[in-house]
Amino acid sequence: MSLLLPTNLQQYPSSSSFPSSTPILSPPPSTAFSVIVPRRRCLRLVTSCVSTVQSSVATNGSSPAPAPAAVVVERDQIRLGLPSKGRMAADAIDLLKDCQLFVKQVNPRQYVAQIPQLPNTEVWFQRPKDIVRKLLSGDLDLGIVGLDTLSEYGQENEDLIIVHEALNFGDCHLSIAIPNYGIFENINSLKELAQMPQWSEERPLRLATGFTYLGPKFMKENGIKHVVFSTADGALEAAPAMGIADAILDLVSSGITLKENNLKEIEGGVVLESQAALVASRRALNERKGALNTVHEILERLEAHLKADGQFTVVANMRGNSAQEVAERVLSQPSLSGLQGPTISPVYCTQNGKVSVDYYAIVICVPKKALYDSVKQLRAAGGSGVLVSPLTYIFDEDTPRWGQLLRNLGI
Ligand SMILES: Nc1ncnc2c1ncn2[C@@H]1O[C@H](COP(=O)(O)OP(=O)(O)OP(=O)(O)O)[C@@H](O)[C@H]1O
Ligand SMILES: O=P(O)(O)OC[C@H]1O[C@H](OP(=O)(O)OP(=O)(O)O)[C@H](O)[C@@H]1O
Ligand SMILES: [Mg+2]
Repeated sequence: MSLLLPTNLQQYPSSSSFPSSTPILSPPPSTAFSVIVPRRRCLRLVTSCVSTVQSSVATNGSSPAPAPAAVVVERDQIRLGLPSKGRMAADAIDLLKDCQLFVKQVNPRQYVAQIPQLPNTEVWFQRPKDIVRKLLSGDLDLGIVGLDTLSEYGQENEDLIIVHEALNFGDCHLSIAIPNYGIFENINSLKELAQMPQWSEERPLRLATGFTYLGPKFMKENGIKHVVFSTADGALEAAPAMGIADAILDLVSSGITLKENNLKEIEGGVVLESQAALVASRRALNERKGALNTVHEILERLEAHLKADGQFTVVANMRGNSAQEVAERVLSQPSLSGLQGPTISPVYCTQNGKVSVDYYAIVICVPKKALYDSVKQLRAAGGSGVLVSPLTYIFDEDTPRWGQLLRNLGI
């Protein structure tokens, strides 16, 4: 029994929608479809897909081959793709560790690993762009990648669902940069760049980028016609000084590489803000047994950890006549309401053999960046002996992103 499902419903810009001088460097997305097959039939199906790709390369000459059809193999394990190397690799494993999900990798050259806490899940280490490709082809079910990689290689494919868009690492933005000297000295915005008299059909703006899908798309959306793109695998910041390009479109985080190469960002030139995200294949969540439960568990752990990560627990003692009176004093200060309000409990002391309550202990959660303000306000309200400790998890009743995911899946 096999099931055919259309997965690529998106309309993509065709190369004809760009100026004739603009080479479109990214492969136009192909129409993918998925098939559920028993494992024993899988090899035959994959072989037939491969031969389709080869014949298409042969007939189309240099144009990119369509992606092979997605094969949803009946397998018991849910597959999570993690970056195999580069700046996201260690952070992804560390984040999972902070969520008490311990990735057991026997050695760094082994590309499969287990998470004992999720016995039905396998980890596969892949390059970030391949994680996106494999989510689309059905070879991975979940993955952690940067939003930039997701946008560039996922190309808005509706099968890709962002489960958590802010994993708090891999922060950067994709931005246009131009030289801060010569004809660009007084150019400070995308508009000014577009209006420079230097660019024409015969002599377009030359933009070097590794983002060969997002680059042309952004320029088109901003009405910039006279532009051509070139690409390289790295060190793009050298291109203007080498005379290869007029401007670049690349990732920026600290901005040091731009500065060291006499380049500057321009107003309106940010294509996207990026950080690491948890992504899933819609098909996998809908069809693969256990996938939705696994994603729920990972999401709960992530949300509990990430929410707690920005907060401290603050405990202080306060003299007072009653819990109500202390609560009123505390709540009169703007930064002391905690997550749902302060927890206030009596502190019992013995005086002359009698048990009495002169102090109340107050416990609140405080955003890290508001810590010092909160301590000052606590003191102003009569607090003493202020103890501050990190918070590890905040488990809410349910995670808001879980509700969003279910709505997105139509469940
Ligand atoms: N300053 C930065 N430069 C590039 N990527 C960054 C930066 N800061 C965070 N990132 C994130 O890290 C990801 C890239 O990691 P890395 O450069 O290690 O791998 P890669 O570029 O995909 O690999 P490769 O270029 O070797 O194929 C980006 O997609 C982005 O999400
Ligand atoms: O704003 P910054 O903190 O300086 O980071 C930005 C630089 O980092 C990345 O390059 P990477 O280190 O991956 O080298 P590469 O360009 O050779 O791939 C990116 O492509 C920029 O060149
Ligand atoms: Mg890189």
